Amino acid sequence: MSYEEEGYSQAGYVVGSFPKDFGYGPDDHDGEVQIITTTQKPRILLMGLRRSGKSSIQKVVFHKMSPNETLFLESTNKIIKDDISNSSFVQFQIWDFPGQIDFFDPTFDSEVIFGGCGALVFVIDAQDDYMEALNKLHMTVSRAYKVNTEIRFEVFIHKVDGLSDDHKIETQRDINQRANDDLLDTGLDNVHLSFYLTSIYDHSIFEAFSKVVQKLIPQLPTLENLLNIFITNSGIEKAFLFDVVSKIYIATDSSPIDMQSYELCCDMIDVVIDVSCIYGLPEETEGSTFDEQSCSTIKLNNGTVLYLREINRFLALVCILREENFDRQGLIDYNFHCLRQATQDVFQVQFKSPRKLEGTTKVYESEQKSFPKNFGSFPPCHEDLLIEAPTLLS
Ligand SMILES: Nc1nc2c(ncn2[C@@H]2O[C@H](COP(=O)(O)OP(=O)(O)OP(=O)(O)O)[C@@H](O)[C@H]2O)c(=O)[nH]1
Repeated sequence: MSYEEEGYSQAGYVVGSFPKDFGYGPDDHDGEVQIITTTQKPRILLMGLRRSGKSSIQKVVFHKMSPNETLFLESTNKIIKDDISNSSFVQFQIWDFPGQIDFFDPTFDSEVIFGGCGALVFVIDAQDDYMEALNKLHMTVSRAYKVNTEIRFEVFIHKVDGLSDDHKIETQRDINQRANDDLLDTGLDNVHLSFYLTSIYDHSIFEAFSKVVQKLIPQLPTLENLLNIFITNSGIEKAFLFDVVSKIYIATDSSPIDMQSYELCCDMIDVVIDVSCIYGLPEETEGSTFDEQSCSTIKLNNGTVLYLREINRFLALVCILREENFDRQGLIDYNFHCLRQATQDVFQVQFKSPRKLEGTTKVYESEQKSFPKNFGSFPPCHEDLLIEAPTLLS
C-alpha cells in the first residue's frame, strides 16, 4: 500500500483530522516515522529587538549553553535556522531572527516566513525601555496575522532576573495593557497574546518554552489524561513527561504545577545524565547516556521520592511521590509500562490512516474506564486511591 493510500501526504505528514501538520514522536521505534525528518519542519520564530536575548534563549534551552557564556554571543545578522529534531522529541525548527530585521525589505518574504509558522515568540528586554519593543511587537503581530491567522503569539518579558518581584508584576501588567490596547486600536481585537516572565538564569525560560511547545502538540489532552490516570492509580503526586535534552516538559497531569516541583525534576534529570556519563557506559564506548535502561529513584530526606523512567530515547517520565506510597514499587513499575506503551501508541497513531487514527484517539480521550484495560492499580486495601480501577493486580 502506498503512503498516500495509507493516509500520508506527499510531504510526509498525515492528511487527517489533526489541527496542524506538526511532527512529533519517536523516530526509532518505527521505520515509517523517519520520513518526517526529510521534510520541512514546523517552525517557532524567535523575534524581538537587538540584544533582547533571542539567541541566548535558543542556546540555553536547546544547546545546553550555560547562561554566563551568552555574554559572549555575537549579534545575529541573518536568520539562523536551527533544526532541533535530531536531539529532541519535539520535532521543529527554531528560526532566530536578527534584531534589526526590516519587514519592508523586499527580500523579507512574509508569506514564506509566517506561512508555515506554529508560534511566534517575541522577546522584550524588561531591563530596557520597552516602548520601541512594543511598537515592533505590534508591527510584527499585525504583519504575521495578515498572512497566517493560526499563529500563536507568545511574548517573553525577558531578563526579569534584574527586577524585584513587585517590579516584575508591574512590568507585566503594563506591557500586557499597552500591547492589547495597540491591537484594539487597529481592529485586531481577536488576536490573543500570551505573556511570560522569563530569564535564562533560572527555570522560568524552560517553563515558558514548555508552555509554548505544549500548545503545538495536538495530543496534549490525551497525554494529560493518561498521566492523570497513571498518578491516581499509582499514588503519585505529580508526574511530568520531559524532553530530556531540552528539559522542556511536553505534558503533565492536571494538578497545579509549582515551580519547585518542576525545578526538582529538572535537577534530577541533570543528576541522572551526569552519573550516566561517568558510570553508565563501559569505557571507550560511544553511545547515548540516556537509553532504555535509564531509570533512577532518589529518596529525599523530607519523605519524598523522585522516580525517573525512560519512555523512549528522548522522553523521560519524572514523578514525585510520598515515600510511604513507594512501598508498592512493583505496582508503580507495572503501571509505568502501561503508560509507556500508551504514550508510544498515542504518537504512533499519527502515522496511521485517518480512519484508524480517529478510532484510536477516541479510546484514549474518552472516560477513564476506556483506558488500556491492563492499567494496574493499588490493591483494594487502598480503595481511596482507586478510580474505577480497570484490572487490579493482586
Ligand atoms: N540578565 C540577563 N541577561 C540576559 C538574559 N538573556 C540574555 N541576556 C544577555 O543579553 C545579551 C544579548 O543577548 P543575545 O542573545 O545576543 O540577544 P539577541 O536578541 O540574540 O541579539 P541580536 O542577535 O543582536 O538580535 C547577552 O549579553 C546575554 O548574556 C537574561 O535572561 N538575563
